[in-house]
Amino acid sequence: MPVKTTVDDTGVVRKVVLVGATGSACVIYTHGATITSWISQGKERLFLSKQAVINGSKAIRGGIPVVFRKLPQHGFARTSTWEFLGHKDSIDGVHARFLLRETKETMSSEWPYKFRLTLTVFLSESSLKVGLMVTNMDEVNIEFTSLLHTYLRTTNINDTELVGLSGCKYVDKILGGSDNSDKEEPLVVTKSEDRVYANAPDLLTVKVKGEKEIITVDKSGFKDYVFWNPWSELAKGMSDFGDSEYQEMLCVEAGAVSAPIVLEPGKEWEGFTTLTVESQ
Ligand SMILES: O=P(O)(O)OC[C@H]1O[C@H](O)[C@H](O)[C@@H](O)[C@@H]1O
Repeated sequence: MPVKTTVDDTGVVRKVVLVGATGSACVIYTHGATITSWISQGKERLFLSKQAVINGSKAIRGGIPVVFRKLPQHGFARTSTWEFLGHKDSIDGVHARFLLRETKETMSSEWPYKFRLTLTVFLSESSLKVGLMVTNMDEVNIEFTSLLHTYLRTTNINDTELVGLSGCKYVDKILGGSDNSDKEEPLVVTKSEDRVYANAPDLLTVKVKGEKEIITVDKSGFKDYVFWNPWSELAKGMSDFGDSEYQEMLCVEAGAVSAPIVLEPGKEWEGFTTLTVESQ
């Protein structure tokens, strides 16, 4: 499978494009190791804002940014330059790996630990599997929270249903309170939503009325899901997000946020999210 890289004039890889044999493709920027595009069955499946800033000055609005360490908001991984470690072909698809280690800046921050983050992107005909491995390279325990902040594209949010969270408890970050639970099945967004589902079921499905294909979202390692759509009011306050783009996206984010992960020296932790296009 071909892999194309774009290198800047200092020799640093800035962009990696994975191209699958059946027309599937995926674009990853080393800025944040952010996956900005995933084409499967001839259609773009990830949302990327038309106003996203991709010059390295801020986190990319859309795709799959890597959230690591929640403070400050969403942490340094999504704004750091990751190293492209290379790719490997297999019968089913292609893997690419990216690495981030501590820097002088992180060592002098409020999170001064030695670590390795390895992001693995596996593209196959109908799936995109993303894995984040955290290795504690320090001599003390490290604690972190993390999310694969997945922006899924939809043609129309009003016709979009998220199935799989019925009866699950969530913390509503807008209204507060931890005792909310989904009654309706499926979940349809009609206002600004920012929900944390702790210990959520792994397998969710996104359906758009009238469309033959569905997207399944699966996770392992990560215990939680965060569900987010800014809706119209919040959208207006975001400089890197169009006023009406909330109609074209929903974030379904596999994460470890309800309780931080504690990792002993020398140990590894890994979490995955897998997106798959299926016919219904
Ligand atoms: O604007 P950002 O830092 O990218 O965050 C965008 C959103 O991400 C998550 O889903 C959080 O739950 C939200 O509270 C936050 O507003």
